[in-house]
Amino acid sequence: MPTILDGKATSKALQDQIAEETAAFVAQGGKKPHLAAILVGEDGASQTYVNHKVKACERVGFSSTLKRFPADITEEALLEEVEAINANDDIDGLIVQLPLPKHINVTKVTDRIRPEKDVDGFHPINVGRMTLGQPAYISATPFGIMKLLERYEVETSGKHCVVIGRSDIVGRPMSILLSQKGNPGDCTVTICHSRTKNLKEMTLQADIVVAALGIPEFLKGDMVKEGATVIDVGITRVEDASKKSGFRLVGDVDYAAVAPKSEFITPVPGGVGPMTIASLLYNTMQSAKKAVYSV
Ligand SMILES: NC(=O)C1=CN([C@@H]2O[C@H](COP(=O)(O)OP(=O)(O)OC[C@H]3O[C@@H](n4cnc5c(N)ncnc54)[C@H](OP(=O)(O)O)[C@@H]3O)[C@@H](O)[C@H]2O)C=CC1
Ligand SMILES: Nc1nc(=O)c2c([nH]1)NC[C@@H]1CN(c3ccc(C(=O)N[C@@H](CCC(=O)O)C(=O)O)cc3)C=[N+]21
Repeated sequence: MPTILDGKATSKALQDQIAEETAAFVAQGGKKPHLAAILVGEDGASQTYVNHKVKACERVGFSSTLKRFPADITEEALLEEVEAINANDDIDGLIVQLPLPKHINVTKVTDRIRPEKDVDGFHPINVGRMTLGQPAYISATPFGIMKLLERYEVETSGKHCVVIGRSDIVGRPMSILLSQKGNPGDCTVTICHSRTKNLKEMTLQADIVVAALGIPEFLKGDMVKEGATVIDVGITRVEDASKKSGFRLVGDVDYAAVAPKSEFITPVPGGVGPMTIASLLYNTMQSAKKAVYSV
């Protein structure tokens, strides 16, 4: 049976460490880290995630500000809100929860966040610095996955890693991090997407598969080789009348079929998701300490 990469426990341990470091920093006269989140619209999943982030801030001793706006807010008004937070010296980190309504240009909004406050690591300056291996805020989900691989001492050097998905926030940065020098890292990376023709041929060659495409239970048992490491990023709400909430969370991996073949695997929930939160807190603490950009 596989070793389960327990993101929930690892996230908790990291958060405990962040809480300790924060307390020490504040005791020395440092500023309490402050994360601001912008949420546009009423999407249920987005509200849940933002609430998780705000609660996590409280847990580690950060301040947090949640700014909610109706789905019909104009792009211009939203950009002004970003500017106001950029100019607010008390706020160390700003995240704009995605997705945004269709009439708003996501790139325009994320590009407007000052790189020094971009704890999501979405700004081109941070993406560029990350790609060059320079100090940067690294997108929380791929960063969290790297920390999880590190915690479980998963051997990555020289391994063939297949990343399914090339989004700006998950697949692409994941492929860059895994291919970089270091541990974890030093992988030979193949990046796949919706135009990939022979996906199963690719995944069957993989020592490590990262599934980040957003299709529930896409990765089947016959698509992975024996002894692979499987990272499930996907998180989709699927209706389930037997649950009090009316839904359950389903990953991109057919867990029941894939787990018996794998050496390491992340569950959903309790895998990558909680690591995303811990990484966001980590980035915010780095910002409060001015550790990434020495302004
Ligand atoms: N656990 C966590 O913390 C997080 C989880 N997520 C989850 O991860 C999943 C992916 O998120 P995100 O990266 O934002 O998604 P996007 O929709 O932005 O990207 C999906 C990627 O998958 C590719 N793709 C779609 N269909 C296929 C297919 N049939 N075969 C191969 N590739 C395919 C797309 O290809 P193309 O580029 O050609 O369109 C695209 O590159 C979602 O379920 C999301 O909810 C996301 C962020 C954080
Ligand atoms: N600007 C921005 N930054 C993001 O980092 C961002 C975003 N927008 N938009 C949406 C995605 C998704 N995402 C998740 C975060 C935590 C969990 C998480 O904590 N999941 C728990 C369960 C959560 C639950 O109970 O619903 C788990 O997997 O165990 C999941 C998904 C961050 N994202």
